[in-house]
Amino acid sequence: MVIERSSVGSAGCPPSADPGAAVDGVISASSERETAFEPDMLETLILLRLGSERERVSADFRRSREQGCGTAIVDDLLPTAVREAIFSAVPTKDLMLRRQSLGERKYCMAQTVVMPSTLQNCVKAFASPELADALSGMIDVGRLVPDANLYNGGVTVMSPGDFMRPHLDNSHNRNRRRRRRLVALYYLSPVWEDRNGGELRIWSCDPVRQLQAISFRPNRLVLLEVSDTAWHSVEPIHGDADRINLTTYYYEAEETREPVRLTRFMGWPGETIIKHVLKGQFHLRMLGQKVGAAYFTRNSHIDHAG
Ligand SMILES: O=C(O)CCC(=O)C(=O)O
Ligand SMILES: [Fe+2]
Repeated sequence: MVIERSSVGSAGCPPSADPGAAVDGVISASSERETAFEPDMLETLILLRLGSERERVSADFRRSREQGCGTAIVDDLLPTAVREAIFSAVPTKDLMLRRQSLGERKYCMAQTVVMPSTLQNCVKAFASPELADALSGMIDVGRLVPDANLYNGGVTVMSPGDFMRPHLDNSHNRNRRRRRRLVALYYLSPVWEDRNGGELRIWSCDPVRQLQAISFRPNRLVLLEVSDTAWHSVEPIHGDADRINLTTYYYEAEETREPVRLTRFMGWPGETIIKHVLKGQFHLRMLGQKVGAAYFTRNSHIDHAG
């Protein structure tokens, strides 16, 4: 069972007049008839918005990449009514997986099949090959492909007290065949102020130094490079609002199985002991992953058991 977030409007609401949203007329007409925004429609809206910012996004990503980590921001990604419909479809936290460790505290849901249709459609729209192509054309990281199985990223909810210490994302997809190259973070919460924290910060590692800070803003899309040096954190959440985002990974077109790096956390500046503990935990997990991989390679028949 999936409970809809009911207090923040629905797909049937007419859109508010977003300045500059050239597609409002289309949304207004179709939202009267539809209960869920279809993937094609969402994809078109995203492509239109990205297209309108193409040159700036390209330039921002190139400049930030030269400084250590490629990022670009697109604000007002979707008309307000659409963003609200997607937000309303985010399942409540009791239906999500709680991840709680020294490195991070958050709720997530990656299984598209259990999501309400509007949310599923949004996941599908972000995972469309056309969108991956459009992103490849805008930012210079080679050809990008989405995950055809839609098992990537998903919805993340961070509540007051939650955080992600500086980390590198897992280098690969679920079956460890493709390397992640870019992540799109679409911020869904309807209201946010700087005092709520939750900034996305980009770090260099040695020495630990902040390179960029990107505020959480409703309806903001952040494009972030995934690499062996793209350290980033989510600062602790304060107040009473949940920080909700939709995450989509894009992959290198060529298969590359090795080397796999699991998610790696480090401490914030000054956290000397925590940094050492996190480093130890990372190496133990890597060792476990290598032993596991070797076991499954040697015993490949167990995949076909039965
Ligand atoms: O939500 C964000 O801004 C970043 C989240 C993140 O880094 C992650 O889920 O690995
Ligand atoms: Fe991350």
